[in-house]
Amino acid sequence: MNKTTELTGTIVAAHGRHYLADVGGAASSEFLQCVTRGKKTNVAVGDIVHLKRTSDNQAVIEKIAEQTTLLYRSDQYKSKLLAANVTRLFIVIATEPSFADDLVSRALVACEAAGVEAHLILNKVDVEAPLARARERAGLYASLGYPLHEVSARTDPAGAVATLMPLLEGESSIFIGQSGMGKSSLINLLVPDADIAVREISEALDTGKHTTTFTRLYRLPGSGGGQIIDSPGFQEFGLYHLTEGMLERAFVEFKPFLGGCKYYNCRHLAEPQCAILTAVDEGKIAKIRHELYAQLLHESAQTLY
Ligand SMILES: Nc1nc2c(ncn2[C@@H]2O[C@H](COP(=O)(O)OP(=O)(O)OP(=O)(O)O)[C@@H](O)[C@H]2O)c(=O)[nH]1
Ligand SMILES: [Zn+2]
Repeated sequence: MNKTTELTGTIVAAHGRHYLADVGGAASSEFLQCVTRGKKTNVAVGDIVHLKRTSDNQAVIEKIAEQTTLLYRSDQYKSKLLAANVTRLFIVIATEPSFADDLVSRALVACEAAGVEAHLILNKVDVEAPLARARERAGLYASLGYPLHEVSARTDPAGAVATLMPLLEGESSIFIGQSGMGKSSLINLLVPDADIAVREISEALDTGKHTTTFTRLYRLPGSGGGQIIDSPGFQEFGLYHLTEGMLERAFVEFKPFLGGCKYYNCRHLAEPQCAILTAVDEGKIAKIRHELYAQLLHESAQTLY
């Protein structure tokens, strides 16, 4: 072994305690299987790591560079890192199948808490019957200030690329979406070699059949730089780790009303003279958003860690 032993790389896939780092230069990828020292599991896809090579294709993670952002997902029992150093999150929704408002808002709340810019992509705008309703529902999030981009991966792939590519260049983006929304179709348009990359990554990670169940990072083609993280498992976007104070601030439309409640420690659930509840009654805050807030508050009280 005569290759450099001290290296810097980007974590491109994580599966359990097995990580894969790309230590290649700008032009090509070189994957190393990595482990952490001891039992540490605080590494996420997107992390920049300092490595010590232990064989041709293996290394130990010596140090994780300080992250600019960290996205988490959690359940009652523990919180897990979803991705590190992400600057933008894209929630892929579609005209059909119908998307879940609950999951959209959970992702938006996670972004607010992590300081990540959130965008929505409404895909399958070629499907006309459900289009008006989908636009109306997605319009709620657009009215809160989250950019909404309409595309059709199937009937206007060039248009989809033209709309999305400028938003991705130079950024570290993560794509999430419920099954069937067309996330894979979009990623395949944006990263033409995605299929090859997934195969390479899963071979190097040695996970065999688990090819689509792990979070992975692709470099964007083209001179603008940038990377896309494809994340499965969006169905369980638990936010148990957020505290009450974080939650009320993560609902952007609550901001003008915070501080206006009778009680300084108001939880905005059933308190008298609550400015948030008044805003809900007056139609200034959407009922479904406040209902999710109440649900998340309930979940955050259930944590067992
Ligand atoms: N009509 C229409 N169908 C589309 C469009 N984009 C994707 N589809 C179809 O929607 C289905 C789901 O697309 P995928 O790209 O596999 O969706 P996904 O979100 O990655 O779903 P999972 O693989 O289950 O996570 C496929 O049958 C696609 O052909 C679109 O713009 N219009
Ligand atoms: Zn209140």
